[in-house]
Amino acid sequence: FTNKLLTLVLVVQPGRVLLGMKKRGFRAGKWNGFGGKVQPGETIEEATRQELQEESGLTVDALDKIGNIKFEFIRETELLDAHVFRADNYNGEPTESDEMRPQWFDSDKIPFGQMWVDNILWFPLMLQKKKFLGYFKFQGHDLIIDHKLEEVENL
Ligand SMILES: CN1CCN(c2cc(NC3CC3)nc(N)n2)CC1
Repeated sequence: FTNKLLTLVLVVQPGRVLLGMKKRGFRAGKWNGFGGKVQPGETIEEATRQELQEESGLTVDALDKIGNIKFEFIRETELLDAHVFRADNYNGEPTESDEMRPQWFDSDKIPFGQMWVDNILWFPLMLQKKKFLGYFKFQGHDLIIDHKLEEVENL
């Protein structure tokens, strides 16, 4: 397997979460946190900050590492290795870009039906500020055929 490093950040305020609607590309039509790939020579945290700024217009002071999720797709040899962060404070105002439309959602009205199906399983941990390790085996983009999810003390 080859490992593809990805970043994902959820900006959280009391009772609400900022999500972005991807406007094009393979993730189009899904709400998700902000993130992207990690370029060579870039740290995971630098990549996360850069993607957040590009996709939402926001910068953040503190990024809390809250999870690591590995995604496997059957019959594919590439493993996605997503490093998940939470930010409880931000600077600026959410701004639509040509890639993403940011929108606040009440924490009890997260649009899971329009998100990657793994989110419904680990969002509760993220909202409770728990740290977690996840593994999801996908068949296509919409069916999880196997998964593991465990809370951990440290990442
Ligand atoms: C830039 N990345 C793209 C992948 N991504 C994913 C993926 C994902 N499921 C995987 C089946 C695809 N689930 C969430 N929540 N995010 C994070 C951001």
